Amino acid sequence: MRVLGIEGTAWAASAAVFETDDPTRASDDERVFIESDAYQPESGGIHPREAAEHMGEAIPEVVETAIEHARRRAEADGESPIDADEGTSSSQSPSPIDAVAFSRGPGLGPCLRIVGTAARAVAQRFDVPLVGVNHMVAHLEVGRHQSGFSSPVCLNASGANAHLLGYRNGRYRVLGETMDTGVGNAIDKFTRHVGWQHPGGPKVEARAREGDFHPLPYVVKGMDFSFSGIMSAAKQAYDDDIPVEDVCRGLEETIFAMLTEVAERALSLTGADELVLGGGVGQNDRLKRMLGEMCDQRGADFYAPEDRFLRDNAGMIAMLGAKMYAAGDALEIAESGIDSNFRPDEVEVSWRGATESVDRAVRTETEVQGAEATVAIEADRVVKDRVPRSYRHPELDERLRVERTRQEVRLTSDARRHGVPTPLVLDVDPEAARIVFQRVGDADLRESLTEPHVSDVGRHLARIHDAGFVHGDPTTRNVRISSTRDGRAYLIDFGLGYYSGEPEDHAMDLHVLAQSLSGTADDPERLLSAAENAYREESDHADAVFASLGDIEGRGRYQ
Ligand SMILES: C[C@@H](O)[C@H](NC(=O)OP(=O)(O)OC[C@H]1O[C@@H](n2cnc3c(N)ncnc32)[C@H](O)[C@@H]1O)C(=O)O
Ligand SMILES: Nc1ncnc2c1ncn2[C@@H]1O[C@H](COP(=O)(O)OP(=O)(O)OP(=O)(O)O)[C@@H](O)[C@H]1O
Ligand SMILES: [Fe+2]
Repeated sequence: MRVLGIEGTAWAASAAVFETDDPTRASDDERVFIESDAYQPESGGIHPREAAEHMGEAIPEVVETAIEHARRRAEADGESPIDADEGTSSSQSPSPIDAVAFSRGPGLGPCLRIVGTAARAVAQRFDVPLVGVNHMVAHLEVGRHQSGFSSPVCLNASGANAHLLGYRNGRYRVLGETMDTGVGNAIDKFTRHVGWQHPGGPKVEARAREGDFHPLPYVVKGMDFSFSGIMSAAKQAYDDDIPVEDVCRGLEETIFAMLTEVAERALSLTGADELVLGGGVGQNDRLKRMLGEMCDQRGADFYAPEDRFLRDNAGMIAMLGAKMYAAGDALEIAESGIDSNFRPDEVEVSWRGATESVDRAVRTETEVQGAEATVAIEADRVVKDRVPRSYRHPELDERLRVERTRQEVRLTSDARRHGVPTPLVLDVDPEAARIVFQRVGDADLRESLTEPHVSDVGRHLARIHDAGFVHGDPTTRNVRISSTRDGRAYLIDFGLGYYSGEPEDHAMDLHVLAQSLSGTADDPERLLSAAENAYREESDHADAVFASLGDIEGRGRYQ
């Protein structure tokens, strides 16, 4: 099978030809040809109009080059040649390609429309099926394909996006994502401030090598993360004459430690032991090393594709297009409109089995390896050690481990004082980042997902919010369920919690819970509404919180 791919969501006008006997698995015989023409802004960032002008000129050229390649390959394979001039297909002259795949979104509308028009024209010219590919799913599928991993957690670190994804129940679920800009765009904004030419990522990487770590704010909420505070602090540091190399080093160490931490959280939550990387920021060597080291430390496998498959390229579009085409997932021309806000979790995945899942059964053990800590389970107590993470800069690592240990002790006790079941704190050593807790419950919530239990969680969250603080990471692993005592639900792991009376912060807790349910439950919607109803009943300010939750869930759209 030979599939033509076309990419042009923002800066890369690219066309590719992917050839394989079996698109469902990687093989030594498959071949990918990629022809790209990058748009380079003269100053500032990507201008949508200029980008579209570039696409208008470059897309027809790269597409023709790819078709020419496909034609030569068809001839070499002994297929009878097609009419070389107009490509008018007939039963005597088979098409050099079997299908055309194109980036349908997300991306800049004017650019996407040019790609869509080109793809429709080629599909009609050769009378072959048209396949509409989600660009973000293509970023993650290329790594999954090449690694041969069965059901990995996927980290997409690209310009306009930053997502953690895992496949479950026929879709890629968003386990975590940026609360504001994409990771590459955040870096590019800093470099624009400094006056460097777009794209900024490679320049930050080069300068960071010569710098010393400059501390910047670190913001992780459950498996979500935010870059806005870091970027303002980085710009301010530059304006305050901190050497730019040091700010670049601080940026890399902070932003990539956040991405690595949330990736580890996703591995821990799902029980998966495979991670793949996708997206243009994935070309950064420091990010790859951090992720590799984190996976090594916890015995997971890590795969990052070569750079030409990480940055925007049509190869990944053709490769996923081939899987979709083989699954019969093609578009009618009349329904082939572009979608500039196309989210990865909107895609109904046709090319993977319905029962495959990122989620693995987690065995009960005497020692649990969480995302942050190692927890030794004893008869009636547990010992939680926040062991150093070698992937993090030592100064950042020390700061996070000590702060979170102190905060966890404080909030675990506060919650209990407000009538929320939590384990008793038996001993603490903040410098060693060690806490000894009473052992509670018989199973994590994820192994005991029922409406009454998640309703308890909803009620508990409402209570602590009314008391003026948040949990910070209320996932289905951070609730322990007791099989005695009326199936009591205990909240544990308050290390990411903080004091706040803001509805927006309270809504984040509900959002984290929702994301973790969609990553671990078969019927997340039913369970989530049970939790939300219980929250509404218990809370003093539910309306404000749900209004904020609506805003949070509407964000993450491509801008
Ligand atoms: C929707 C689509 O248009 C968009 N694509 C995109 O943003 O291009 P991509 O090739 O995946 O990523 C480009 C980003 O990747 C960053 N980048 C490139 N090389 C880098 C490096 N060595 N270190 C850090 N960032 C790097 C650039 O600064 C830029 O922000 C997306 O996938 O979000
Ligand atoms: N007090 C406790 N009683 C019983 N089991 C516990 C207790 N504390 C922790 N555990 C078990 O250890 C696991 C990891 O604990 P915890 O969530 O505190 O660590 P973590 O490293 O922060 O994990 P993660 O970041 O993945 O949530 C829990 O999911 C639970 O199964
Ligand atoms: Fe991209």
